[in-house]
Amino acid sequence: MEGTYTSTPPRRRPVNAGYSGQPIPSIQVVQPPNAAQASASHRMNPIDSIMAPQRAKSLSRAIPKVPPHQGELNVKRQASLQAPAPRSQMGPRGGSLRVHTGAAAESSLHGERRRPEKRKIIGNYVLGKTIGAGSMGKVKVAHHMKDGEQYAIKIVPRLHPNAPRPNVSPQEAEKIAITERSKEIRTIREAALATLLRHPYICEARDVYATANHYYMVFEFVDGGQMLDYIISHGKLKEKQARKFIRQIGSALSYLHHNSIVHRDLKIENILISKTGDIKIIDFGLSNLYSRQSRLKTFCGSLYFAAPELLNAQPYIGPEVDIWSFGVVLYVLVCGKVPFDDQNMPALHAKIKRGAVEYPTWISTECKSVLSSMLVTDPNKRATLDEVLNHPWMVRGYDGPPCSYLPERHILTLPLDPTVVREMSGFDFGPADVIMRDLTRLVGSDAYQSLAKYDLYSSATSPEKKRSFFEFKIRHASHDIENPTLSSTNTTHDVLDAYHPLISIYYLVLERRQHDRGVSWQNIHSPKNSSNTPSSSSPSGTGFPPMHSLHPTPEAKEIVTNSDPTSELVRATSKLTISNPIPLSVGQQQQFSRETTGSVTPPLEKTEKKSGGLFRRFSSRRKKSKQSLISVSSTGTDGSNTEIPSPTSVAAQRIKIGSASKPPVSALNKYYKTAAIGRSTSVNESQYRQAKMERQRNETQVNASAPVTANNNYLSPPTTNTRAQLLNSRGRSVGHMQGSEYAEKRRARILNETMGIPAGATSGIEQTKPEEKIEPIKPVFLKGLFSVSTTSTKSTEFIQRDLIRVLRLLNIKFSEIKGGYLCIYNENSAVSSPSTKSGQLAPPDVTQEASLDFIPDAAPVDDMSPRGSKDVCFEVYIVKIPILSLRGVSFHRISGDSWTYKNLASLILNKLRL
Ligand SMILES: Nc1ncnc2c1ncn2[C@@H]1O[C@H](COP(=O)(O)OP(=O)(O)OP(=O)(O)O)[C@@H](O)[C@H]1O
Repeated sequence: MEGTYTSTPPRRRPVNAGYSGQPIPSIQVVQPPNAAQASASHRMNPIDSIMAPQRAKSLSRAIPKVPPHQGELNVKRQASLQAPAPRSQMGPRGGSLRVHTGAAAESSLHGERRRPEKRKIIGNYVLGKTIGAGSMGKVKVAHHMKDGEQYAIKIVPRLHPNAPRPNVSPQEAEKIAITERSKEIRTIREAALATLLRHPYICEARDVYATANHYYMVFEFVDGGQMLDYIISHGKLKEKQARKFIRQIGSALSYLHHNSIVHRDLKIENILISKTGDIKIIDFGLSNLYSRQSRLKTFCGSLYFAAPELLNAQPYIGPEVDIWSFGVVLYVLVCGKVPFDDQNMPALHAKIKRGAVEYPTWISTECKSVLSSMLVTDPNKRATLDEVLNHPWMVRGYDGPPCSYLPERHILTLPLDPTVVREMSGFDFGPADVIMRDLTRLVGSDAYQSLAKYDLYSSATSPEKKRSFFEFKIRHASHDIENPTLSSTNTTHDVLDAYHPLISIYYLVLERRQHDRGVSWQNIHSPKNSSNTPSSSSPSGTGFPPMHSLHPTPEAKEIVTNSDPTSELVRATSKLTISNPIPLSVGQQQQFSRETTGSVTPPLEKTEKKSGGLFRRFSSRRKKSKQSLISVSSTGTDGSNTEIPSPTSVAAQRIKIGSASKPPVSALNKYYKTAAIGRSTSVNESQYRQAKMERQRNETQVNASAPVTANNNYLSPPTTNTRAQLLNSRGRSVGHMQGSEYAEKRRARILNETMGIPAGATSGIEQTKPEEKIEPIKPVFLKGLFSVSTTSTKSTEFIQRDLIRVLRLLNIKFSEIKGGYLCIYNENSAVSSPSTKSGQLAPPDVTQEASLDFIPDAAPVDDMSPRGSKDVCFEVYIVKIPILSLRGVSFHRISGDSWTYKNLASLILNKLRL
């Protein structure tokens, strides 16, 4: 295949056979345009500083000299390559395990020879538009050239910590090198983790490419939108709906924590929703391995979701900070706002540290109870994950706590498998021989062996009891800071669960290898009291995904003892293996369906591809009166109420989508625009000083103009009088919810002031010139319920004209894209967006940060916003609702401050005349 060069001939795999019969997943090396570049790339390879020198050597040797510029592929010429092949002719979707290094694909993305007719290729993927951007880099949509499947590729610039820096002092150069090294380690760890984790609610990586200047992480594409967009559009969720999401998040956290992994950046922005309405956790860029023998000291994450001990600069074990963030996420879902908020950043810090939470009256007692067990400032008194997952609120309507989808594991015995050990790269454990030595010592230790004996003797004890024991021990563990040494083995908990990071990663690699080899899925851990099924259904014991048995079957044993010479390459980067989706049995599909939909659905529904699948799924399974639709979206406690009811009529549907619940609106303070709600970014001291000055300026402005209400306002859709009238005109009374007309006007004024809209513009509806020619847009079909903010029976052209009018009114620069507009708003200069040569808008470049850590207290975190660009880049689509002759608009944030984005989306909605 043009554009990709392999060191080994491509191997075909039988359909659905996984990697059966292959000693190790094939490793492709995307070769550089020339050898000089290759060697340069490897000289500067930061992994070299982490990996053993001989690995780097072997990697360099593996890259032969190839003609320049062959990494580029003219997609027009190769159109046939992109055409999806019939499934029957394709290999399994999972693809091979590849470590792609070199600069061939790099040159196509970043080379000087950019031509508009060329699409960018990286490995087997044709890169498309940017769908997201964060502090680490950009995320682009991509299509696999063989099967046409969509993926999301995260592109992270590669740093060169060891590069000479002649223009700075040696001390400064050393500081930069340390920072860059730590960022590189994080990126590599993220890639390594993403390729190892297999969980239905964690976004899975398929490939990782490393070139001279970038890492490319290929993820499954999650196409149902961001949870943030959903909350923006719909406000708070009914508790039952929130429970479904929360159980899924809890399930993923349980899986992570039992694998010695802490996410550390759990926030609403890092939760995506699939087309089937299930969540997928993304962004393991701040994740780390934890051990109870040591304490983590990196203070990272998003301020709104950060645990108080982080702000107090207290070292922590790990899981407890995720539980706090988990509590904040739950609060946001059921309340539509963050629990701790303040226009003044030190005051916000103080609020988080104090932990005083106000619970709205609509929260059920049980929900309040679980929240108040999570949002406890003392990490020792905070509920453990096990306690949270077993809380009555969590299990209401289900047979038990959510399943962690942990495979059944068996105690490790010596000798260990060297091929597995060789693949344990990317975690800063050291070279393979060191890992082997440490792991052997650990497994052979008296502590492990005696616990293993205990484990064997108590094998009759349910795994849940063991896990509870483990949770108990974590909770009551000493909080002394110890140096993590292998000799200080853990003697207090289950050897199978998070006993030690080395052991956890060994298990994960082993499971991945077995999975990739098509070892049959068996012995799924499905604890008796652990359930993902609503109680109405009969538990069938196993659930999705089918997880590998770690009980080594003869064939698995044979595989793992086969040493693969190419695994040298695996060690040289963080790449591990990629899994293939295993077809579900009918029973498994039903089981999974029960978990995700709350009802038993036909087995095929899960795999059926359909536009508006989620919409239809929700709409077809419930019948609600118009009356109940209205009350459901406006109140929302718990119980058996349906939160996303089915439309019994067009009008009902309009109410449901267009006027979703509107939690109280509070002041929108310009100050917050610099305080991103959830970006996991950091400050250094100079940034802190800059932020402080900015804050003082903003505070002066705010005090002079905008009245501030006491309410939190993180995600509450703001409301104007116009919007209230609109909703009323749709047969729904919202006045009692939204407050008086005066309050509405005041909110609108504050909103406009916040966004810098001239006073006169609030009510003056600028007429779109009907004679103005516009290029008609073809609306796209709604892909899910989540992004639709409002709907209308008006024509597409009317909506389009109105949208253009509003975008102009708000000084938002826009450019037409398929089905809508790419928009860029600059909060400082109204609009100063970057543009390409063709004059089309392009998403802003992401400015890289100096450090991901924030410095608590010494330099208070009062700017966690993305550094650099103040642009907010987003898309707004005109969508068609399947079946119903309704149209609507939906939003998708690409980059920039979430808070500003949220305000913009709300403002656009307010001003549209739908
Ligand atoms: N698998 C995916 N499918 C669809 N969209 C995705 C996927 N992964 C990421 N995105 C989009 O890209 C955005 C940025 O991704 P991500 O959070 O991983 O980047 P980041 O640089 O780590 O961001 P942050 O600054 O929050 O740390 C997400 O908010 C999401 O909109």
